[in-house]
Order: sequence, then structure tokens, then C-alpha cells
Amino acid sequence: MRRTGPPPAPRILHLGLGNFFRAHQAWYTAAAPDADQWGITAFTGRSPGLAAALTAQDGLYTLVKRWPEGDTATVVGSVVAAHAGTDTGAWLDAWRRPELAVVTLTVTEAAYLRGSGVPERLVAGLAARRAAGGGPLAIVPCDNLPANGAVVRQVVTELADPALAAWIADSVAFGTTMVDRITPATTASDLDVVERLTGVPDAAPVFTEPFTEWVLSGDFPAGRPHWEDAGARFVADVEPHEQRKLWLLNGGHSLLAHAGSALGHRTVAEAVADPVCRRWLSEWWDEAAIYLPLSPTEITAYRGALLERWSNPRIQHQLAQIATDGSQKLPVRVLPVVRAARAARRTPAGAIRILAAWIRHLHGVGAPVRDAGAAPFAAAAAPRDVLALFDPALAADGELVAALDQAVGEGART
Ligand SMILES: NC(=O)c1ccc[n+]([C@@H]2O[C@H](COP(=O)([O-])OP(=O)(O)OC[C@H]3O[C@@H](n4cnc5c(N)ncnc54)[C@H](O)[C@@H]3O)[C@@H](O)[C@H]2O)c1
Ligand SMILES: O=P(O)(O)OC[C@@H](O)[C@@H](O)[C@H](O)[C@H](O)CO
Repeated sequence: MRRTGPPPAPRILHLGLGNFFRAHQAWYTAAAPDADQWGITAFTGRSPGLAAALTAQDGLYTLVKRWPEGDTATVVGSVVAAHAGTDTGAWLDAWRRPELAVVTLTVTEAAYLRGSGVPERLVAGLAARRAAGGGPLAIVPCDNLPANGAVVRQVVTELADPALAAWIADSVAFGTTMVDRITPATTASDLDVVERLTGVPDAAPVFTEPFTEWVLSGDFPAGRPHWEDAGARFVADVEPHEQRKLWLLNGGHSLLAHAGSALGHRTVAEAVADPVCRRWLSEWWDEAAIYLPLSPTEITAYRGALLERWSNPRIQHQLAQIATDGSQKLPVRVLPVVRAARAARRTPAGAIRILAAWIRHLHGVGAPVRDAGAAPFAAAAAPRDVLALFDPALAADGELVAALDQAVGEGART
């Protein structure tokens, strides 16, 4: 795959060149009517593999939409340069470019903590831009975290020295986003599928579902692509959209990843075909819906759409992939519903099922544990201690602790 014309100017910088970025932000940028003015310089977290594969094909790659009936392919041309995350020189140079206007991130939930390397790299980039006399820009996190813009603003500002923090306050806008497009990791056999489909070899294709959603708020002081013409929505407040997605979709995913994998299921499609998992999902969704600021009609439509998306047998979304980093995911996907229910003196059985399944997963049941933050939770002597690590107030709630104890003891019983 080679470009035939000049690439767009690199006005966007992305950290976390992986599967989701290629299916989502890079796709929206390429689909915008002003795509010819917005190129992306993308960095992997660390490893050079994907950056090298993309560089060898001028940043071009095939996006394959997996419909239930078959595949369709589009070539995406918004990535104009790809680098390994270890290439600090290229990283700092990208921040110094006067035309840089937007920085996007897809680095996983765990990477928003100080010490992960991401806040540190952002601060180094911002310092380089300030030293070079660079102008304002927007930072737009695209990970599944509530209030992700405020989270990045805080961690970056705390890490910066006072002079840089003052410059950030004046020059950097932090967008908040809800992102959605189910994008499983590309596998080796996917490379053959794409060549059979298009006749063109591609070492860096991405396979994704047809559905996509992007809801954003915030300022873009140096401009941005017309993403809204590609289907993105700009709103005053992302929170209701984010809660709908994080609780119903991501919370449902975590339920299937922990409780569904304990029943022997490997993929989301397999788990939702099981009436037991469907019943557990309904229980969780009924409970979470009580606290969502949306009409019953909207919630019913969203639940129906999720079941349809998840039942697509051609999306091989592995429960083991979703089960990673539960210690970072459950606090944003499940605990808000636990707190709301307990404040209303309800016992949230659906949420307790997810927590119990996760605790059992930490002890070897279901999907393997891949979570750098899991050790203290796995070492906890009892469910009460697990709750205490999340939030001492939850551990002090005797009724909640008793319900969780019982659910962990009962295991996967239906
Ligand atoms: N895949 C999806 O369906 C999907 C959908 C919505 C949102 N997301 C968000 O995107 C994130 C990434 O998903 P993906 O499917 O692209 O995963 P991926 O594994 O394909 O890519 C993740 C990228 O993040 C980088 N990364 C991880 N930890 C990092 C760190 N500490 N510092 C710097 N970079 C780091 C990795 O190196 C890689 O480049 C998810 O965690 C989620 O928050 C994914
Ligand atoms: O990507 P993660 O690891 O944050 O979570 C796994 C899934 O719940 C998630 O990727 C969803 O597929 C995605 O959020 C759908 O838009």
C-alpha cells in the first residue's frame, strides 16, 4: 500500500497507536470532509512493531467492518507518520511543531495514573512545546474513563512545575469524550482475510464492528477536523452519554468477562447466546438503569442495540481481553451503581454478581488475570478487604459486605 498524493499536514498527535485508535479517531479524521488538512503522527506505547508495519505502507491501512453477513473494507489515510513510543526525540519534535492543534490518547485506563509513563510523557511534550514558543492546543483522551478530560488535566498539572502549570492553564484545553466501537485485537489470520478481501497485502489492518459513536465536549483553541460531519457529536455535557456507555456497555462487558468466562465462554457472542448470561445482564441493566438520567425508551433502545451488536458472531471479542485490568475498570463501570443503590437502601444484586465474579477470577476462576494492579486485591483475606481497597465506606457497609460474601461463596451458581 503506497500513497499516490501528498499526505495531509501532521496537525494531530496520538499516543497509544493500537487497534481502537485505528478503528475510531483515525477513521473519524479520515472520514471528515477536511481530511486533507488533518494528518496524524501516531506513537505506540513502546514497541516498534505496528509503527514499522505502518511506516512501510506510508501509514495506510485497511479498516474492515465486520457485518453479520460479511466484511467490507476501506483504506484509511489519516496516519501520516508512526513511531515507536520509545522514540523520545520524535515525540518531543512532534510537540514542538507550530501546526500541532490536537493531541489524542488511547492508552488504557491504567495509564492515567502517575508513574505509568503517560502523564510523564505528556508533561515532557508540553514543556518542549512551551520552550519552543508553541501555541495552544487541545488534549483529548479517548479511553473508557469518566470525566477523562478532567482526569488528564489534573494529573498533568500536578506533575508540571509551577511555570509550566501556569502555561498549561493558559494554553491547553482538555476535551472530555465518550468513545465506542468494539474493536478486538487483530490476529495473524486476519492478515489473510484482508488480502483475500481486497487483493492487497496489509501488515496492519484493523477489524471492527459497523457501529461507532463519539461524543465530545470542550474547546479546540487551534481548531480541529470537522469530525461532526463524520458522525461525532459535540455536546455541552458528556456525563449522561458516558454513564450510559460505561455502565450498560462496559459494565455488561465486565460481567460477561468475569462471570461468563467462569461458565467456559470465550467470546462476547458466545456468552450472550447463553440464557443464563442474558438473565444476569438483564439484572445488571435493570439495576444500573435506575440511576441513569435517560428515558426508559432510550434505555430500552440502547439495551436492544447492545444485544444486537454483541450477538454479531463475526466479531471475535475475547472475554480474556475485556477481563484485563479489572482493578481499574470496576471502579468506573460498577462501583457508581453500587454507591447509588446503597444510598437508596437497595441491595444491588447485579453489581454484586460482577464484583463476586471478579474476586473469584482473581483466585483462578474464568479468564486469566492480566492486571498490574491486582496484587493487593488478590492478597485480600476476605471480600470486605477487597471493598476496603476500593473504598473504606463500602467496606463499612455490613449489608453490602454480607451480600458480597454470600455471592463469592455461591460462585457461579445461577
Ligand atoms: N478496543 C476497543 O473496543 C475499545 C473501545 C473503546 C475504547 N477503547 C479504549 O482504548 C484503549 C486501548 O484499546 P485498544 O484495543 O486499542 O488496545 P491495544 O492494546 O490495541 O492498544 C493500546 C495502546 O495503548 C498503549 N499503552 C498501554 N499502556 C500504556 C502506557 N502505560 N503508556 C503508553 N502507552 C500505553 C499500548 O502500547 C498500545 O499502543 C482501551 O483500554 C480503552 O480505554 C477500546
Ligand atoms: O477496551 P477496554 O480494555 O477498556 O475494555 C474492554 C471492553 O469493555 C471495551 O473495549 C469495549 O469493547 C469498548 O469500550 C466498546 O466501545
